[in-house]
Amino acid sequence: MTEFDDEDIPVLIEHEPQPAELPPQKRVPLTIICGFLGAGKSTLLQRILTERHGYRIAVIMNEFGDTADIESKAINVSSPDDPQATSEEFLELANGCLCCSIKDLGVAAIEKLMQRKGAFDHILLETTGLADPGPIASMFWHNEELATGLGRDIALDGVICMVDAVFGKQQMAEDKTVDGDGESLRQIAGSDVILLNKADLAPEEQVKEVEDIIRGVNPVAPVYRTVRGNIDLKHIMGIGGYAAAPWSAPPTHDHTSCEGHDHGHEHAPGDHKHLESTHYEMRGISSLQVSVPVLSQARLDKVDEWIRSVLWEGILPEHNAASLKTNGGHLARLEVLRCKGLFILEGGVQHVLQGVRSLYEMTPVEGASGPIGVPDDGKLVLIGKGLDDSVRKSLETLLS
Ligand SMILES: Nc1nc2c(ncn2[C@@H]2O[C@H](COP(=O)(O)OP(=O)(O)OP(=O)(O)O)[C@@H](O)[C@H]2O)c(=O)[nH]1
Repeated sequence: MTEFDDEDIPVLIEHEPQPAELPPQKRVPLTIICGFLGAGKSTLLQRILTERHGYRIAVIMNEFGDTADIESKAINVSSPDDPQATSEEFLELANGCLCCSIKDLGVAAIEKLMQRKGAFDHILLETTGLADPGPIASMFWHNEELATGLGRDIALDGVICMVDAVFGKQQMAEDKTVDGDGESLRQIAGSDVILLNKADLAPEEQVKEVEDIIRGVNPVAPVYRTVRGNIDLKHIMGIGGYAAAPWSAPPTHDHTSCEGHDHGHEHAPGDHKHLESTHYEMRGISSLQVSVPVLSQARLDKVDEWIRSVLWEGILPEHNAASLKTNGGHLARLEVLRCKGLFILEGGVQHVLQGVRSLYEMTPVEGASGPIGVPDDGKLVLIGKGLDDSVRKSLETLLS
């Protein structure tokens, strides 16, 4: 990828036919880009809007407050021929991308975009610097309203979070919004890929420290170190973060950035014992990973029941209404922000779990036993609040 100056202005030209980089599909994949304030989201988007990468991407910038003017200048969404053009105008850029700027994400804007379906391969949606991506991800992932309208045309591909390598740790420590745990951690928790940007500005130990915090909060998202958002788009688009495909988590973190560094923490496959669980906590947000042995259908039904109780009621199944009462209602409620799982049934059938907040789906995977065969055991990863030792013990009892 080539460098560009901040002053570079995307040139508006006739759209050129682009090579079909993405396989034809009914729905246009949508990627949500969230991130810490000033982490480099606009820089990444400007890169995408100006470089020749072969994808035709529709970029929606969802700005807020007083920064709107600065943002639109920086990203230059107004046409030189028509400086008065409203920010809801979609502009076709030299590299085949479309761009639009809207202050508040409106259904109308997405609908306008969908009218141009066929003119682009992918939608990138930028959220505000402090937006929790969970609600918007749920909206695009599974929404009855959308399913009869926009949802027909859009499929959520993934959530990308940009973290500032220089100020990331400080931002996480100081961010006390939303009952104390902070939106920045929720952003990390709810993302499928993390870009640790401004890696050029921080010493190695500092970058490593932020990276370790990120991996603790979200052990399943790959972390790529980037400079000025320089990332191969295949790592952030077409990732199938919500797909019901065989899921190979926890990943081995072989995450080589565009700069050629490998910062992975390797975990050899099979180096975990059954029911091994790992737990990490940062200011209330934590992750819990458990290996799941081969299950009978009846046991999978129990797991499903357990998930429903945790995701929908916010309590462990054993902490039913009666026990809550005897505890004076003091049991901490669970809040799962994201969960993923792979369950292997006796006979080899696999089920994939995907969940965002209270929405989840458990999907049998067809033809999952490919050339590499059926994995020895499954996995369950939960990211959220209140995932303490009692949750781990409850899972271990359920699964052993
Ligand atoms: N040195 C260096 N500077 C960067 C990098 N990425 C972005 N910047 C600069 O950091 C500043 C903030 O970047 P933006 O892209 O505006 O960040 P943002 O996340 O869009 O900011 P908000 O929308 O305000 O949250 C700009 O001056 C960028 O040029 C990087 O990797 N290295």
